[in-house]
Amino acid sequence: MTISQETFAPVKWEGDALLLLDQTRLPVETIFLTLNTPEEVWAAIRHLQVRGAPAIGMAAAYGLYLGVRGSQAADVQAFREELNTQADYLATARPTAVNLFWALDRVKARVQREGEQPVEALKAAVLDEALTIQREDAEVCRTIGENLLTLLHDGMGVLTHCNPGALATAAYGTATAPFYLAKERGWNLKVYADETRPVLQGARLTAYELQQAGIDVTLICDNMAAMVMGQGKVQAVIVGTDRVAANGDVANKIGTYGVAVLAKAHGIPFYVASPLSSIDLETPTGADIPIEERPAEEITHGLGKQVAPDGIKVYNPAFDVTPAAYITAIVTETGIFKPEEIRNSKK
Ligand SMILES: CSC[C@@H](O)[C@@H](O)C(=O)COP(=O)(O)O
Repeated sequence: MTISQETFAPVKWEGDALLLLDQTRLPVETIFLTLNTPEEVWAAIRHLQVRGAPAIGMAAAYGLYLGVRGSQAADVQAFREELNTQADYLATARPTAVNLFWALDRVKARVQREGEQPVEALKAAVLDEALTIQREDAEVCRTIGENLLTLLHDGMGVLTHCNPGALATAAYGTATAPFYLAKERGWNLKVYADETRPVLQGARLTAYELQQAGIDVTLICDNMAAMVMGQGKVQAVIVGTDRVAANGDVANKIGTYGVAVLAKAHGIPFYVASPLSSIDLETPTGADIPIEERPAEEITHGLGKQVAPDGIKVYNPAFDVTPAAYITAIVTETGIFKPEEIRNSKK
């Protein structure tokens, strides 16, 4: 793996390598990692150098190509077995964002559809599918943004949590897409970004990317959300998601559930921006979504500084599940759905 300094973009296929903007270094340093192996991609996903559900899926699809591009498989069957092995490996990088599994399955399905092609043609199809996933994600995010914009109006205050932004997708973000589109239309939305403990995706990433785009963004600590809502500064909450279950329960960054409860208590609509790739109809309810637990050091040594006693017991779930009852609507590229109607989004 080599490291270089370049411009802003989370995932790029360039020449014959995957370039990832190292999100653990933002907002202080803009550093691109050049990845050449699936092991490097796996580690970048695990260690949050690339993160956010759609970006994880995109990176994994390219990782799959990196894993099979040197294949010496004698025939199509042997190539498919190699592909499956690499996909199974990449699927272990993180458990919660269903986009990871969706993207790997999509690449495998493409190879299946290609049928009896020469192995070199199948390799090209793997790369083409990864590029297509990335290209489509930008269109999907823009459409989600347009759908969300129909629920907002000029001058509104909107609170968001974690980073469901351009840094988590091919472009625009999901929950942040209406902020970019509103700016294009000359609207002035006032965005409140929760800092998002423990690893501060809101402070390091959302505040950074919206500020760079010239969007009116105010950073608050997570425990200020209630007060900001109580003061009437916020008229809508929009968050992203890592997985929507079939009953409309939504897994997203830890702290999202609390924000949803606060929004309901204040009569503020709570919207979830979700590409269809994050909707998992195979998972019946939120209780069935696997929740990642991350190392204790993320809490005890926040950003490298010790802030808790040695040996303290720590519980560090990276995501929580917001019950469908707290969600006003789930906004996808195919429309706006009540959580209990989410099955219709894929029809
Ligand atoms: C459009 S990204 C939506 C979610 O993936 C995002 O809100 C989130 O929870 C990201 O968590 P992370 O742990 O940073 O990968």
